[in-house]
Amino acid sequence: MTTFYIYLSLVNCHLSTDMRGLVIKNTGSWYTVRTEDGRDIESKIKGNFRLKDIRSTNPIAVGDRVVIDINQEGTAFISEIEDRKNYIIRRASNLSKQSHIIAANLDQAMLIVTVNYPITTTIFIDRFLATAEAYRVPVKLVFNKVDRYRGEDRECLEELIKLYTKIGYPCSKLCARTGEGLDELKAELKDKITLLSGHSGVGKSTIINTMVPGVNLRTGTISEYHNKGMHTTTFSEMIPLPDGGYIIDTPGIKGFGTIEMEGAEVSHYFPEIFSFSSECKFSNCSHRHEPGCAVLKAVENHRISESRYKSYLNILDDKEESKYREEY
Ligand SMILES: Nc1nc2c(ncn2[C@@H]2O[C@H](COP(=O)(O)OP(=O)(O)OP(=O)(O)O)[C@@H](O)[C@H]2O)c(=O)[nH]1
Ligand SMILES: [Zn+2]
Repeated sequence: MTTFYIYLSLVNCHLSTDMRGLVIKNTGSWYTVRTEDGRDIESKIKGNFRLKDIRSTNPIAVGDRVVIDINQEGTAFISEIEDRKNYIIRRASNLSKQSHIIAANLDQAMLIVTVNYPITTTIFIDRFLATAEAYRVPVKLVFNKVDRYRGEDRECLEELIKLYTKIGYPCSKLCARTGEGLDELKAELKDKITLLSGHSGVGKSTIINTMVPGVNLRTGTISEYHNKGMHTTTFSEMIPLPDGGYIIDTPGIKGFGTIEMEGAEVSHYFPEIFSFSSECKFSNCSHRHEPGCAVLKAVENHRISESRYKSYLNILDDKEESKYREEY
């Protein structure tokens, strides 16, 4: 019997183990991989790991599903990466062709909106939605601080919910302060990878801190060793939710990165505009001034909302002046 045990442990010493896992933290050169059996393994990339088609400063991002070889010390090498269903990027700089992958394999994005305190404009919402469409990430709108609204603010809230629900974006109300609506939100986050976005001050930290007791947001739990010489923008992590699923927390990044959109493409990312555009007289209609434009007609007839049309023009104008550089 004793001989048998010795033999087994010898075998264990000399074999590395292959494991599947999910990258939940990226600190530059190290990645934390959560394995299927629930362990967090510090991992590195083996050799020159290049991905086709993407000129990226980081070949692997949080949300990537990978295969790792665990070695005797308990760390690992990443040997394989699964194809991504989507990913969001940020350009290293305005002029740079190099981009940084913020996260991969998102199941959804949640935009936290406050109609006031602070104001979230429809242009901001629509740019976020259009970018999400381009990335093929489903979006939900969560209207927070509902306890604060009376009169005009309240009406505005109800109007926005009506508008976006009709277009097809699910909307919900939340009061993160009292916890009203939090159970519904929790249910929507369960077992999913979710990017949480929104202006500074809309209540993202409040939401995360309430849902994940003990989480130490944005204070950086990374060790000195991993942190050495690292530029902060290369760091991102997913926060595991107690009931399953992850929230992507990207310090310093308010939402999506920039995305390249061709002028003619912009209408594709406004579902209701796109659906009317098939009836335009000209196939290359910009929906600005052309005769026989079905989109313009729908705006006149209030079948497309003016605010949505304005946002569409706003993105288009930026495109034409090639300054669509802001990040969402
Ligand atoms: N009245 C009210 N206040 C809220 C609610 N949710 C959050 N707040 C308050 O709004 C302020 C900003 O909330 P944070 O959670 O720090 O906002 P944030 O989105 O994380 O902001 P950044 O960290 O700057 O990105 C805090 O004073 C919160 O207490 C709410 O539902 N109702
Ligand atoms: Zn048109």
